[in-house]
Amino acid sequence: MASVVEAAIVTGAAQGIGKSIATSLLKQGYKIFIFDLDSNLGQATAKDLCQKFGESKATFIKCDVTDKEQFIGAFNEAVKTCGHISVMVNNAGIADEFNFEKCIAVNLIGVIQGCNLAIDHMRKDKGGIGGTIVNVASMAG
Ligand SMILES: NC(=O)c1ccc[n+]([C@@H]2O[C@H](COP(=O)([O-])OP(=O)(O)OC[C@H]3O[C@@H](n4cnc5c(N)ncnc54)[C@H](O)[C@@H]3O)[C@@H](O)[C@H]2O)c1
Ligand SMILES: CC[C@@H](O)/C=C/C=C\C[C@@H](O)/C=C/C=C/C=C\[C@@H](O)CCCC(=O)O
Repeated sequence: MASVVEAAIVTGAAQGIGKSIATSLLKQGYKIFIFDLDSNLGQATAKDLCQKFGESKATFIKCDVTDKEQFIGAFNEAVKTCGHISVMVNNAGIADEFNFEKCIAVNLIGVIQGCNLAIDHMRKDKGGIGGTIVNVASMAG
């Protein structure tokens, strides 16, 4: 029987904690989708991870988690590529004490949107096969 490659989305994985989470998931055999608004860094990170873990193991998809349509489009693109997302990590976050509206948009609404997309996709009562959602939080929300 062919082995099934599990896939995970990690938001804000172009660098920092998100990149570390993506690396950890790759070590466990997951295929990774990096959702980030930084295209240059996101592409460089995907290239770096593919060199370490294998061609097409890491894919960058440009996505601003505060842009609902872009987030839906990116999520659908990942699903179309791999069929099923087993793990959704809502990691993208900012700390900007001078712009609380943006903090709420990224750290709260972006996370809720990521949860909603993953739940709709994973829920067994709607034809999904389950999965895991991880939300990264901080004192900034
Ligand atoms: N660094 C810390 O000490 C610390 C502590 C506690 C919690 N956290 C949380 O960990 C998470 C990651 O933090 P980090 O330190 O790795 O941050 P970071 O700044 O190193 O990386 C964050 C990434 O998120 C991306 N991003 C920002 N806004 C985005 C958006 N709207 N849509 C998509 N991507 C976006 C950035 O481009 C960047 O690549 C955040 O949720 C943060 O709140 C960090
Ligand atoms: C204040 C840091 C955290 O709340 C949110 C960070 C989001 C993105 C900015 C990142 O690039 C920089 C982080 C710098 C962290 C500095 C100090 C941390 O040790 C404080 C962590 C405590 C916490 O937020 O839970």
